[in-house]
Amino acid sequence: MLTRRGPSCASQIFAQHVSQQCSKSTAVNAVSNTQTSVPTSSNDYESCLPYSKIPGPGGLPWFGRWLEYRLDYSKVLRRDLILKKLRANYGDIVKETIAGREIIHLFHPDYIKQVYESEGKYPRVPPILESVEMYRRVNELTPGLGNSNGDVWYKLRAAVQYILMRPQKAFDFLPGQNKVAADFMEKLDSLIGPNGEVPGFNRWITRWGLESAANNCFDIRMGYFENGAGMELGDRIIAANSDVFDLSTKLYFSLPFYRIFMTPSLKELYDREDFINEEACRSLDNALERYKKALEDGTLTEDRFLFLSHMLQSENVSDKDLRTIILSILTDTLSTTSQILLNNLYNLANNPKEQETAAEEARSLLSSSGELTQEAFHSSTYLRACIKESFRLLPVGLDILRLSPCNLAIGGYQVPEGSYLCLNNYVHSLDPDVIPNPESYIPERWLRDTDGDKINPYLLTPFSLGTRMCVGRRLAEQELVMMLAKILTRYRLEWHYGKLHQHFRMLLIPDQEVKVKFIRRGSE
Ligand code: HEM
Repeated sequence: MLTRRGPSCASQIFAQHVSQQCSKSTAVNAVSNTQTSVPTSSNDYESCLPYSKIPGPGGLPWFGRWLEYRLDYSKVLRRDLILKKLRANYGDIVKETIAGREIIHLFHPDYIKQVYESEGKYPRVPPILESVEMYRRVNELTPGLGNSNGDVWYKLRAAVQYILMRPQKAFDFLPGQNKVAADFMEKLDSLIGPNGEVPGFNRWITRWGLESAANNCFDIRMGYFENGAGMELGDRIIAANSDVFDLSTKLYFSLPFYRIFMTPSLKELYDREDFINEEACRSLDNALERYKKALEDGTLTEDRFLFLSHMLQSENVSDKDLRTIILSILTDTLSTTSQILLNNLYNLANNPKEQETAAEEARSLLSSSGELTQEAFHSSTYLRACIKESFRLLPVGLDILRLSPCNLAIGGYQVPEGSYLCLNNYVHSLDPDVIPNPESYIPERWLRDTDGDKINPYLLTPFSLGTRMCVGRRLAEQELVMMLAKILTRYRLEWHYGKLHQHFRMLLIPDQEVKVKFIRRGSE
């Protein structure tokens, strides 16, 4: 058993960031900071139209649109199109019922702002993957950050926040991230075929994501992108994680029998979770052994076991919490950072002029040994604008989930406390009334002194905002800038396969192989 040192000050630091409490009922009462008009709503909850009057597509009571999705699964896969239609047909606040789940879609940035501003110290969320939350409950694991609320969430969040979200702490991960990225770049060279493409490129990028996440968690190289046992195991983890998202989506749009008994889909999902969980625990136990040995030998230096060492010293983090958070870090990266890197490469390959501007900046960022430093990250203005623009066109999620923190008067309707809210800014961020040339890739719009300053800050929030904002944000941003800088410095990219779309699996993934063509710079 490892000894835990005295209390950390993580919770005090985190507490400084939490905002005001939810007043009993709040409303949008001023149209501020927005480019489109919002229907004015009353300040008085009681005088608003009742919840039952929120417009929406209707359908049979309780079943709502369940049958429609059941008969045509392509509507689930292209949920982005469904959301666009909902907003076009019903406006900025829409109720959609799917098998007993009443979803309130909020499309307008001002409505989204209103929710953020009223959520107080403990923003409440429904689990993003309900079936995964069920798995953890049944197996007496702790729910993890994304599935917990109230005090339980707050205590764990404070500990994780300290090590992953304080800029100085997050930058401590840079050397490890640089090493994994450099090794991947060497691998990439050998993967490029005679036509300049990399067969199975999506999978290679996911292997890199898993390797980097494991290195962040366990301070060890797992060999997930080296041929052999490491890659075989990594591929099984990647496949199992992908199945979890597919099955969770299927369950979300099905009749909720899975809440009562073990359906075949739920059983399959639990099997995949068992496997991922066992592998994560095995790696964690191994890392704990190495950590303990280094501690005993006196060879534990400050730059080793960054995440583990902090979590072991944190107050209020149980062994079970640690296991769940490790699991989350490993798998969250696969479904987010890796997919977003693919989208960025597609957008850059498809936009040669912007790619050259980004490549020029990239060349100035890397050190003589090809590393991204903290200072260089701060200077990566154009690359970060590219990433932002790519998030607008090809996001990783369509919405951010909340349970209404209190009775809210939104758009003239009553939204009672506890309502299931989808904060959905994706549709607005492609609306020509809000963003000029919405279909075009224009990173410049996010630069200071251009349109960037005028765009509503609630329009594009890929990592969310406030105290519940993505806790992996800094690690993800560092990895994205680093990989893009390394790739653009070495290669010019081309794209020859038409428009890339995405499939919805609770999160979004490219609907095809991202067959970017790599042309080595200097060889043309
Ligand atoms: C491009 C990459 C990523 C994007 C766009 C992204 C986006 C998000 C979003 C939108 C949320 C919901 C926040 C909310 O409810 O307000 C979230 C939560 C979360 N993310 Fe990420 N994420 C990314 C990468 C990562 C990575 C790499 C990790 C792990 C290190 C991670 C770990 C988490 C966790 C643990 C939560 C739950 C936080 C909480 O409820 O307190 N994410 N992420």
